[in-house]
Amino acid sequence: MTFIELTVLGVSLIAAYIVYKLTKLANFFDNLGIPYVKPIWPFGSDVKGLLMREHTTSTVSKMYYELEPHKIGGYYLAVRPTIMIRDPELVHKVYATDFGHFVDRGIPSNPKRDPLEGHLFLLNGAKWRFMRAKLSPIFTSGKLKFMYAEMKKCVDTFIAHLEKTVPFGKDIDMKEDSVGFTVEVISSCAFGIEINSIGNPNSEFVVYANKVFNATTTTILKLITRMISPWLFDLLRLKQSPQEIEDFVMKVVKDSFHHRLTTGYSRNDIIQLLLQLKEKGSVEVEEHEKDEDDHQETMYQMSHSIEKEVVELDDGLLGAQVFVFLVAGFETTSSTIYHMTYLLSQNQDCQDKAREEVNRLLAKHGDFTYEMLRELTYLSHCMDETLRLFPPVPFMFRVCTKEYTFPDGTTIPKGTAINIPVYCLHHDPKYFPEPEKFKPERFEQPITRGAYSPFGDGPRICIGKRFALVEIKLAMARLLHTFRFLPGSTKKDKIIYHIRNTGWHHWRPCNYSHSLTRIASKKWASRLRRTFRTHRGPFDSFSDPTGSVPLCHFSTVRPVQERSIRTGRNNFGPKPIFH
Ligand code: HEM
Repeated sequence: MTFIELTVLGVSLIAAYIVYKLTKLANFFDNLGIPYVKPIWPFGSDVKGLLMREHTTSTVSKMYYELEPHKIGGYYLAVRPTIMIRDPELVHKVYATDFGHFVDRGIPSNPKRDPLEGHLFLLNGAKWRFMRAKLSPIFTSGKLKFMYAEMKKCVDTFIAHLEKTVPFGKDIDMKEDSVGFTVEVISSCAFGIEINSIGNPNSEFVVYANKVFNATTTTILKLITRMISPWLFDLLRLKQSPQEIEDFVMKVVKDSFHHRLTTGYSRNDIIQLLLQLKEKGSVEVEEHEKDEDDHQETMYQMSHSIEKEVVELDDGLLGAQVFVFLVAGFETTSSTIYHMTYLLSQNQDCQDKAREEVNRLLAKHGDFTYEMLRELTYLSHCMDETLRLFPPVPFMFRVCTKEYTFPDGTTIPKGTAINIPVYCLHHDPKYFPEPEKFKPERFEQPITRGAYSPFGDGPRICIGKRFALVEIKLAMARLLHTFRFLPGSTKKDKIIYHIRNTGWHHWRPCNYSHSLTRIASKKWASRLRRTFRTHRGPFDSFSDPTGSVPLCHFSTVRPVQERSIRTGRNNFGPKPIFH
């Protein structure tokens, strides 16, 4: 055979292989008998979302309604067939009952090349089990009580900052201030260091933390390459995390370890627990610290049953865990505080009721104690309702790790991607009548299992759930006690969701021109503005298929000092409120 003939044969074989693969992919759902949303090759069914022409949550929500009334339906995420689970009962199976078939999230990661990707959220299989079992004791309610003292100090500073910087009646950006607060909490509880991020958006930690979520053109291009072709991404030896973020996180972790080891300094924080893990191979849990709820008990058992160390607990791996606590911990909690103040400003009767509860229990306990927080039932419902309307993680991914047969007999092969459309289920009138209304009372009744999961569920449920709930509740109780939230005074003050925010939250409200100037020079801002249009969150008419529910109106939140409460700090009885 001549060289030319060999080349032609080689090219033909590769072309035939590609055609075979594409045909197989194109017929994926037809072969399984699953209804699906038609794709545009190779961009998939959610082409607008992939190309950042629309908020991803909007695209997923549209597909959710397109697939009505099927319990499961398909779509293509770029070229990857993905199954959307639309039925709460099936969602619960995927999360919990049949977890053994859906252990991983299926998000590509390569900790060898990118050490920051070796964290819990991205780890798979045995490595995830090992790490989760080792880390679970970090957030027992016993350990949380110790961290509570640190949280309280941060809330004191937060309130003092607002009192000082918010002139009476002036609109403020609650998102920015909440970020400063939650970054301070997590760095204080994780690293044991005060970083003075409250009221200081230029603090080093805040700047780096924000960089993780504010995607640049390069990071978006890398993400798209990785989604369409993970092998090409690896072949090109690309890295998702910017080097400067990796250097920053690793330096902070190494310095913290070094400081503790050389000075013998000890503190009840996450770094100390990770050091314990590194030195002794496990985190000590006192009998009284164990919790009955969630899946913690299973995790304790798992942590004892795991004898073989499947991963080496080196600084890189531990640094990655600190990184995920920082990243997963600050954005989710700050956006919940922000959205909650927004919703309470729109629903003054709920705000009054929540404040009345806070003041009543404060009078009973004399201080904002850990025990007091547990009794704040109505405030908890307000928090649940906020997380229903604005889940920081609007959809969850899983991958089928073992062939699985649904109750209707449909069998999906190993490797199939799964999407749990949390946001859509939270807004589906079948499970939450009048879904766009803020009604905390709905949580007084049992909720359909599987229809509500802002923290996920099953063994992979958010590990920081308890930490987050305590932090948000404490902050909100203190804020309600001191301030009244009112809608922003100008119509221009709308929450704008930035299409370019990547990561798993997709929910970051930010001032568009602000973030544009951060990612590009002013000269380029208007050009970019034309290219990447702003989007006002996924609140289109699709979230209410009947079209009868009024759409949300956005405005920023204006906390106004309640002078009467301010003048009598130790007099906790209900007080008249002056606007
Ligand atoms: C309002 C606050 C928060 C929300 C709504 C939230 C939500 C979530 C969700 C939905 C998941 C995925 C669960 C699943 O796939 O089933 C998750 C995972 C995770 N979260 Fe959170 N989270 C919050 C706060 C936190 C905090 C404060 C931390 C750490 C201090 C944290 C650390 C993590 C980690 C490490 C994972 C991965 C767990 C694993 O795969 O084993 N989160 N979170």
